[in-house]
Amino acid sequence: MEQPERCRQLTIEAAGLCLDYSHHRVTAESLSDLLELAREARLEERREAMLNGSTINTSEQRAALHTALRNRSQRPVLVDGSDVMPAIRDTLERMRALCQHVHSGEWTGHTGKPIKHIVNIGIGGSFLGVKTALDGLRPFHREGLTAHYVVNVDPADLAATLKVIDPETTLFIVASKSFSTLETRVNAEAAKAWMLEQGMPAQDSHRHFIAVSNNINKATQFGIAPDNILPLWDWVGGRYSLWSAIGLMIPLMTSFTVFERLLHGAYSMDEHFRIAPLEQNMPVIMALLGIWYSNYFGAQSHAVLTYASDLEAFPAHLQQMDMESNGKRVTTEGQPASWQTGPVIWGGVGTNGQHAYHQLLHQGTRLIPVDIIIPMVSQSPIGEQQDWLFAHALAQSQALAFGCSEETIRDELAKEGASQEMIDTLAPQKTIPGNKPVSLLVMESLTPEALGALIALYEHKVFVQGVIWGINSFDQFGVELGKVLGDQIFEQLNDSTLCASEDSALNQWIQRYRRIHNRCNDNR
Ligand SMILES: O=P(O)(O)OC[C@H]1O[C@H](O)[C@H](O)[C@@H](O)[C@@H]1O
Repeated sequence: MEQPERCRQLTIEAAGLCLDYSHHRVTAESLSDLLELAREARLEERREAMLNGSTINTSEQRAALHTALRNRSQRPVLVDGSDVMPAIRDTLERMRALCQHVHSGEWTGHTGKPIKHIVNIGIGGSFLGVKTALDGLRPFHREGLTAHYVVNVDPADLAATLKVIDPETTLFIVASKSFSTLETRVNAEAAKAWMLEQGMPAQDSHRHFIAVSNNINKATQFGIAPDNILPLWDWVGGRYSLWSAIGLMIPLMTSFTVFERLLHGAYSMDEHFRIAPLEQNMPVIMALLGIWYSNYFGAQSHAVLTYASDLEAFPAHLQQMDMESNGKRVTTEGQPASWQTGPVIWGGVGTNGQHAYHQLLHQGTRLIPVDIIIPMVSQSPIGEQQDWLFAHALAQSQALAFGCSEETIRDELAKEGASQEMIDTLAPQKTIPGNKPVSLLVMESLTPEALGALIALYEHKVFVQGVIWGINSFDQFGVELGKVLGDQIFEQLNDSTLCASEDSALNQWIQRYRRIHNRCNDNR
């Protein structure tokens, strides 16, 4: 490929986002080979199967239809022959009405005061996407409402929230697709007990607790009023659920219009993914680049650097979206995958990372492909700060791609009058080799539309990689064993008559834990 043409050819614009992948180790030939790989994996057919509601999550016999949640067209989406769009629209209308009720002040707590605090109790997909989207929309937050999240079973998490909320003006959203996740169940029970202690009459709990779940029975058993339960469906994977009522915090904390704009942005990316030819398809190209480094260069991780403080939570959301989806060792046919699958996803916010882990990106021994995400116009402008931010994002991209040669460093040291011995010792240490793969993902500004498109872009990237690796990106059996063991060990911690484990290390820790707790109890 002609170098002057390179940038033009290796740039894709879609749904308000621009991907510049000209700083990658690819040629026209390698790209064409990668595209061939996608075609061999029947990507176009698989894409169609996902979008049209086929049972692509074969291990759990479900569709994976998060795209239907943001389908802004009139096209029906069929699951087992019936259109899911009416139920989606109905739930959106219920969300809209609920938001209106809260925003107008008609929804009051048990003492008649309007809602001021909203607490999302949820974990994993019932937390990360919501937090990412809501933080990304910080300039659109409403005055007078504060968002809180209770996630971890660590009592410190709930305790910190209970310290700052007011029981008379707090609305809890218990967000759990299954309504059986330990952390959420325990936190929701503790929050309810606290509200009762604080004076909420039991018959008024409907003024303070709502739920979003696929398990209406369990939510009802917990004591949530049926009118306060918003549904989601088994074909919405937890890590893809922010577009459903699981994302209720988003319109509550902003406005329903903002939420619709977010959905619209995601829909625009879905349409691009659906229609664009593979070689011009942003998620497809990002997926292929990831495969190139994982499977041909042995890269173990992938860094996502957001040059937007409002996107600070995005890498954590991507960790679940990508690693829970593609952290698989067996194919959909049950055969061991003899190739690397999902990479370790990590990242953080720029410029903060430049003063921390970027050293390893520039001079470490590992190859780490990088995505730099940056809006050009700040939603919260102050002085020249956005110019500095953008300059540094571009500077990192330049430094990663081109580095600084040993020859240049040697010349500089010689000019400074360093001895030959000093030059020989220092020059290699100061050299920045460059040739590090970096994508620039740029948007005009972090609007709700751009944010929706960005999140959907990565969802589709993960899907494409899963197809090419031949794995099921929509189950997560690997997380189950820890839950079962956690339940067993919990029982053992609390009941000394239970049989000891065959693992002496485990026995030791259980006994030590009991001893410490007995001592604490004696001292009380
Ligand atoms: O929404 P919930 O059913 O409470 O699930 C919350 C999370 O927990 C599970 O363990 C899964 O690993 C996640 O995919 C899920 O998002």
